[in-house]
Amino acid sequence: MKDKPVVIGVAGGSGSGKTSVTRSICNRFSDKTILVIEQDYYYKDQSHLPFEERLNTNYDHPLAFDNDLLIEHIHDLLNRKSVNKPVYDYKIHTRSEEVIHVQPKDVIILEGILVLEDPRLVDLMDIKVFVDTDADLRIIRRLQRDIKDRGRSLDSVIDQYLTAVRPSHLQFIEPTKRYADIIIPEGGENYVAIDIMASKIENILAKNTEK
Ligand SMILES: Nc1ncnc2c1ncn2[C@@H]1O[C@H](COP(=O)(O)OP(=O)(O)O)[C@@H](O)[C@H]1O
Ligand SMILES: Nc1ccn([C@@H]2O[C@H](COP(=O)(O)O)[C@@H](O)[C@H]2O)c(=O)n1
Repeated sequence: MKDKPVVIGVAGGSGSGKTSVTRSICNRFSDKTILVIEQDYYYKDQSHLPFEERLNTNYDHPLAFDNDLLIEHIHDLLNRKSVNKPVYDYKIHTRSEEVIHVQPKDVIILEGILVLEDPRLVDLMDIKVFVDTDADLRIIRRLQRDIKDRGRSLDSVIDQYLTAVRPSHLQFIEPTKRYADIIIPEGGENYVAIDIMASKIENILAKNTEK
């Protein structure tokens, strides 16, 4: 019987570099070792709402996420069962029709702005990481990314930042830093922190193999 997979939570503000850190860690291992679960893919389905109404949702509020489904999937993966991971489409603000069938792996990285906000998720994590990047850098990165990749206008990104992203960051995301075991400044290009994370994962996997 194999050990339970190791669960690593990677939280941090939007544009802090969570995805980049996660990708850099994954690149140090074979494709078979790490499964990434993006909390964003578990935004509540809004297909029943007209597009205009979906624009009013605060996507930085804990209630925007279907954490019940996310927790169910993490439990399944911990029990070495495969799951159908939803796929999220930022351009239409809801889940897409497709799902991705994913197999459990020895390491699960759960990445998202609010993964350290729900104690039920925190309880499932072996290592908790917070990627900490200054707000000015995060908004610049977000502007570039949302206009290029998520089909947004300059005005809409600024308006959403001021009305939802910034206040929710201060209220819900920033306070979760206190739960982190490791705080990574600047994100994606902090290779010292990424090396440390990779070594820690290697140690855990080696210990599990020795048993
Ligand atoms: N250290 C960095 N320096 C410059 N750009 C970065 C850095 N880390 C991430 N980025 C860029 O910023 C954007 C947001 O990074 P990403 O890793 O997707 O953040 P998050 O997942 O936290 O929203 C991406 O376009 C990424 O390429
Ligand atoms: N329909 C949506 C859903 C989410 N967002 C924003 O995505 C951010 C989280 O993703 P990161 O990769 O930046 O961590 C979050 O701040 C939401 O505002 C959105 O704009 N539209």
